[in-house]
Amino acid sequence: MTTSDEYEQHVLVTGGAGFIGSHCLDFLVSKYPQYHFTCMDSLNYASENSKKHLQNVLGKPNFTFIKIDLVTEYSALEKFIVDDFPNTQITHIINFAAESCVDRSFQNPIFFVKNNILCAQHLLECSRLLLDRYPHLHREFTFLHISTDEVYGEQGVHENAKENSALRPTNPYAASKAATDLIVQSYYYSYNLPVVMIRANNIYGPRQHNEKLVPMTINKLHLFLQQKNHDVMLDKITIHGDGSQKRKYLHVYDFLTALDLVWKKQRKNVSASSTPRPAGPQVFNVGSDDELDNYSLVKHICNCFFKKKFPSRKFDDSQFMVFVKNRNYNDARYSLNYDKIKQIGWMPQISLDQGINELINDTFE
Ligand SMILES: NC(=O)c1ccc[n+]([C@@H]2O[C@H](COP(=O)([O-])OP(=O)(O)OC[C@H]3O[C@@H](n4cnc5c(N)ncnc54)[C@H](O)[C@@H]3O)[C@@H](O)[C@H]2O)c1
Ligand SMILES: O=c1ccn([C@@H]2O[C@H](COP(=O)(O)OP(=O)(O)O[C@H]3O[C@H](CO)[C@@H](O)[C@H](O)[C@H]3O)[C@@H](O)[C@H]2O)c(=O)[nH]1
Repeated sequence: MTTSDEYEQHVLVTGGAGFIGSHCLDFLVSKYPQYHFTCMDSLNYASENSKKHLQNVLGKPNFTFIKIDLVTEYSALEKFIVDDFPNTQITHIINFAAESCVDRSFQNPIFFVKNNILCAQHLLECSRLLLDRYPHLHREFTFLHISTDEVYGEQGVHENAKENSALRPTNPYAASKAATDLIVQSYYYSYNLPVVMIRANNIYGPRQHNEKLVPMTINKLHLFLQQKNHDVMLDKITIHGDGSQKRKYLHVYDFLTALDLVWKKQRKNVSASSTPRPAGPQVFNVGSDDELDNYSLVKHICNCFFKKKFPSRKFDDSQFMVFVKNRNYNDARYSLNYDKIKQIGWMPQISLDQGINELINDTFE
């Protein structure tokens, strides 16, 4: 742990050993060598490969990793953020920590609600205590919370949720995220905590856990290649229900440029004494226009995969898929209006086609 003033800012990234958090650290640690980054993560099943996820940043002078459960180890967290402030000097928190899998949340709703809400609220509480003790930090401190499009619930064919749309979650994971958003909002009104939230579409890219649709599909295609006989796929790609549910897909690198922009804007806002306090906590939807139903997405991935591996052979995609029991409730469609972030200069750059092909190529290296 750094105890000196050699860094301009000290940033805490929670859940940073997971899929998106680890990419975020790769990006920020190298982009801001003048800032120090501490990653806190409990290393659950999704980050069991943490050494691999964090291999680009472990060993960098401006990076420290701490294994901690933000829910069960609150005292240690408070000591780190509040009591040890003279050493740790954390003035920015980026919170990714959460259980992220909708399927698992149906089996374990109480754990999801407790874990996801308390990860955020423990961080908020430490932030409140810190600013109480050091009021001058109000001109510097930022709290960026990562939320999801799922908090708005499903959208009709031509609907797009705006930042001020009602929160209508339909599954335990989404409800835990929506409840957290409201708690984050309450710290803005009650304690003047400078919070900002990002709500994003489905994010995909390297390091995502194999339980999610995109990596599950690519992984099963690789297992098929390893079979001795290629007549029948032994472990088929599972499609929930009829595969008609639609999602919009955003590449993780596009998500990071959005995060960087929002974070920069928030840092500027809190330090500019003349900036009027916004009427509510800042929320930014981070969306994409690459929309596909689950069946078409799996079919597309199969086609890209086989084009690369067996360019001259014809495969019938349907032999690789099996339709299984649907989720208890499966939102028909998520769609975000993301005009607000477009207005500050962000647009996604990586098409789903490009992103999927790169992901497939990576898995062959
Ligand atoms: N992946 C997506 O499509 C997507 C889209 C929008 C928002 N999000 C949000 O982004 C965040 C990161 O998602 P991800 O896909 O990288 O998930 P992930 O499951 O890969 O990573 C989450 C990380 O949080 C950590 N964590 C969970 N509970 C913790 C606790 N009690 N204490 C400390 N660490 C804890 C886990 O160990 C894991 O490393 C989540 O908040 C998720 O809700 C994800
Ligand atoms: O084996 C599978 C797995 C998933 N699905 C379906 O594929 C879609 C996408 O599922 P999944 O990849 O698990 O992602 P989501 O449930 O959409 O949730 C992701 O995207 C959300 C943003 O929309 C984030 O908040 C979550 O953390 C992240 O896991 C859903 O309709 C699932 O029912 C299948 O058909 N078969």
